[in-house]
Amino acid sequence: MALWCVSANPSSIICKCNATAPHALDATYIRRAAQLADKSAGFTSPHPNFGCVLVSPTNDVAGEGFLYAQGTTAAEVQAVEAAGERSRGGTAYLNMEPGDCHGDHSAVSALLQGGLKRVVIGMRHPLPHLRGNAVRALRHHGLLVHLLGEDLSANLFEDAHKACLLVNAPLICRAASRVPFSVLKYAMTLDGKIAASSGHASWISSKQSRNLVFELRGRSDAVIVGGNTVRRDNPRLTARHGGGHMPMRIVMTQSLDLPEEANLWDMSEVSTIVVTQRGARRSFQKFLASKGVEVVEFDILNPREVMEYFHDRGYLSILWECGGTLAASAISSGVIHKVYAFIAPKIIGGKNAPSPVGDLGMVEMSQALNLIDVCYEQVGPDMLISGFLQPLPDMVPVIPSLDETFDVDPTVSPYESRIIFFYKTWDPYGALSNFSPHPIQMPDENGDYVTWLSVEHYYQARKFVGVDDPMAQDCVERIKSAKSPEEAARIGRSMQKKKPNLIRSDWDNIKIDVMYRALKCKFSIYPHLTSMLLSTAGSVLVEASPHDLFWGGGREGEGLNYLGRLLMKLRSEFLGESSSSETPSLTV
Ligand SMILES: NC(=O)C1=CN([C@@H]2O[C@H](COP(=O)(O)OP(=O)(O)OC[C@H]3O[C@@H](n4cnc5c(N)ncnc54)[C@H](OP(=O)(O)O)[C@@H]3O)[C@@H](O)[C@H]2O)C=CC1
Ligand SMILES: Nc1c(N[C@@H]2O[C@H](COP(=O)(O)O)[C@@H](O)[C@H]2O)[nH]c(=O)[nH]c1=O
Repeated sequence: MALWCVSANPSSIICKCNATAPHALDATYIRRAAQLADKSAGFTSPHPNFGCVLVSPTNDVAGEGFLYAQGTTAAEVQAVEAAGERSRGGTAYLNMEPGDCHGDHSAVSALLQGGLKRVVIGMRHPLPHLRGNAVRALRHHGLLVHLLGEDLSANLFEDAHKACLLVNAPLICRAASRVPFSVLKYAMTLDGKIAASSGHASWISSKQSRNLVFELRGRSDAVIVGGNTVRRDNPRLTARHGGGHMPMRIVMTQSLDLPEEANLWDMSEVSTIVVTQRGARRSFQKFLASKGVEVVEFDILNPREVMEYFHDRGYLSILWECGGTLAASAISSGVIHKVYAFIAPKIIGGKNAPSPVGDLGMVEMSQALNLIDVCYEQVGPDMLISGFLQPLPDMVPVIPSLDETFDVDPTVSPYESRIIFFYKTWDPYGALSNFSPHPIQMPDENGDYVTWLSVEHYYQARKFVGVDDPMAQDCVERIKSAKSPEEAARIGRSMQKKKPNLIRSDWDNIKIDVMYRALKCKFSIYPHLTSMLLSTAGSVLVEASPHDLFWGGGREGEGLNYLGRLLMKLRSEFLGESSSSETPSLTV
């Protein structure tokens, strides 16, 4: 069963291996690495799930491995041991860049010792302080490293990349949202009830579905219910699918009005934590403590506070098996990432029978929450519909990852850095924008200095310089005399779109250099701009353009932010010059 929707059918993997095109093989083996990684779900928390496939120079699988549990031998080490000499000169496929936390470089060392020539990686490590370290180390040692979504970005890789994201969805969501990955699961009848009007609910879904729920529990760090479900169902909330990881149990109750006899107070198999309102029923708190149940009091008991608390305790993923009252509160607080709805072909009726989600305050159907990446599967007689309530944070490309920024500019700490966004010229730091009204003087083809009203004017005009066509020369002149940077941009962009043959053929290769030289001039000749740029030392600079995904950072960090990167490079150079000389000479 592919619980996080990673293809779990080994035969499909094997068939696809017959494809001999190198890219098809890359996609196939990366999917296989993700599939291996999925085997450790629930055991590695709060660390990622890692899988590794080693392929010989003749494209045969030579060795495989996956991280069995937190702190055990790295997937790469196991795969290299299994492959022996067969993978020497071959390719390693990793679903995720290895982390080198606590100085553990065993994954990278194994790949080096195994004599691998090339490494294909499904995604970079999502944690900022680990992101990029292993990629850099492997490249430093001469291995060819290809990252999906960066170096390998054809449509062919979409599924494989997705599989890598899904197999570590809990880690990715937790890193981005600073709460554990939360899954709301419920079983309902065809008429949308999670219990009869009496409150009786055992059972709505089939045995097969309930076995699958045990697997879901086994992948989670904890299962959470509300006080009412404890009173009504007296649940056990254990994973009873035969071995595997056993989640903690959490009860959320404001009143602490819970029974003295309850399966959840039996701690022989696994522990229970009760979270409650500060000051609630002190005597009952003492009773629970005597049973070994941990009680945690909150000033404000709501799902977000509780999830932030469990995030800080290191929890990676939580399964919500509550009724509709708490489910609505959790959804409203924005802590639920994914939903699993088991729908049984039964009708119970009942005006007052409870439904899976209580009041969300919505009055129009247009307000309904739409699931993303929906999966439909039949489980015994039931239908399971699952999907994400929030999109998975996109991991590529990046607002320069901190390690990359650190490469360009060592003033940026890879551990704690501030991001300065700039875009409109009237914003703070707006003078970093190419549209700021600071004329520059740049040499033309004959070496004569020409004044341009802004960096944008110069940059747009350079697209057309040297093209043997009077229209191209006309574009240069029109851009040069444009009254504003906006107008210069408009002329340059629209002519590029309408008449691409007017653009110099080497433009894509030289445009970064053109921009860099223009920026260097601008930030050299205006002392207050030099000071301003230097004053940002230690911060990541991001052009917050929602449209320009090359020079800007994009709406959600999907842009490449080359403008920010160049400014950081320049800042670093200026800082180097000013520290090596008392009176910096910042000439072009
Ligand atoms: N078919 C299915 O999948 C499931 C069915 N059920 C059924 O659902 C019914 C119970 O549903 P329901 O009453 O909604 O139970 P819930 O599990 O949602 O429990 C609600 C209780 O949660 C506690 N709580 C603590 N903080 C909050 C908060 N911020 N917001 C909301 N609640 C909070 C309160 O406990 P307190 O009152 O102690 O202060 C509240 O009364 C039962 O009949 C049960 O059998 C339950 C789970 C799954
Ligand atoms: N009724 C119902 C579910 N109810 C959930 O399962 C809990 C009982 O778990 P346990 O005591 O461990 O068996 C119960 O409190 C509620 O959270 N789950 C389902 O998959 N299908 C069902 O039909």
